[in-house]
Amino acid sequence: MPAFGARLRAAMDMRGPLCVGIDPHAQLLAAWGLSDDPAGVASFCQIVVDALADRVAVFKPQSAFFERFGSSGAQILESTIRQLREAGALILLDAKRGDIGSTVAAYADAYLNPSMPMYVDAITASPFLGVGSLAPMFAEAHRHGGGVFVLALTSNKEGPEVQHARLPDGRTVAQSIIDEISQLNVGEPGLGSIGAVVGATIGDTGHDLSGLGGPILVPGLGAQGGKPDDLRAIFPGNLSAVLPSYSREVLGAGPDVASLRRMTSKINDELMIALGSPK
Ligand SMILES: O=C(O)c1cc(=O)[nH]c(=O)n1[C@@H]1O[C@H](COP(=O)(O)O)[C@@H](O)[C@H]1O
Repeated sequence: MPAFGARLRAAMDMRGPLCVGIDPHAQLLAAWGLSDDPAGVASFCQIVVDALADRVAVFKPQSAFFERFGSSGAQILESTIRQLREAGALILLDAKRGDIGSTVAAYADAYLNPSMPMYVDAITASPFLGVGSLAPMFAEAHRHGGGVFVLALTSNKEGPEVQHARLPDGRTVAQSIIDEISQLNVGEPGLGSIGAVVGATIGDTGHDLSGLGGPILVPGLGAQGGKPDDLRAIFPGNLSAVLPSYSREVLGAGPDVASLRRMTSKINDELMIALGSPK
């Protein structure tokens, strides 16, 4: 399997930079005329697959909305992932996993080992136990051409209290995470496979992402207030590495298949102008 960074670059160049988050909120299910139960979530996902699987580069299912329904939710997630991958899309599972290294190894096996049922192309990870504790995930990702996106500067208002705290050497916690990710991508040709998560809502924080080498997952667009034009200001030196992610803004156009397609194509067009990316 080619490296995740190379696969991501090819998918974004072919289908546009947009990552669509699959977040079946109770409110969205209601708005789509669906029940807030496994049958409703299954119908929701089937509509997303039918409408968008063949035209969106990356899907980011949010694990929480499937975990709500226990084993039924897990089955729906597995089947959705399989169908989306069969249609040529990449799957970035938003699970924000993190723990001591020996447990992280089990998470890595669950999500980044191609022989496991919940196998995906990439996952999100939390570095609260130290970026080093995620080493088994990075190793598994490299072994199988997978990717890991590590939280660095999140889109929520509570994030800065921890992420902007200073280390003894003067760097912020977020900058030290970014720097550790940069080290993991050294020597990768093209886009690296270990990415950072940086919200579109963070404003001008003075963090230096220029040496990251890997992709930047950017949530916080649309429903949380971030706009495509904000990307130029936040990521002036990294625009080609930006993977912009929208959940509610895109899904709010459903359940009509044509409206979902129109919305993704409109957002992809806006993003390509803002990022200056090809397609
Ligand atoms: O890792 C994420 O995707 C993420 C990081 C972050 O800083 N902020 C953030 O909103 N997210 C996720 O991105 C999605 C945002 O959804 P919308 O606000 O509906 O586009 C949710 O699934 C969040 O869990």
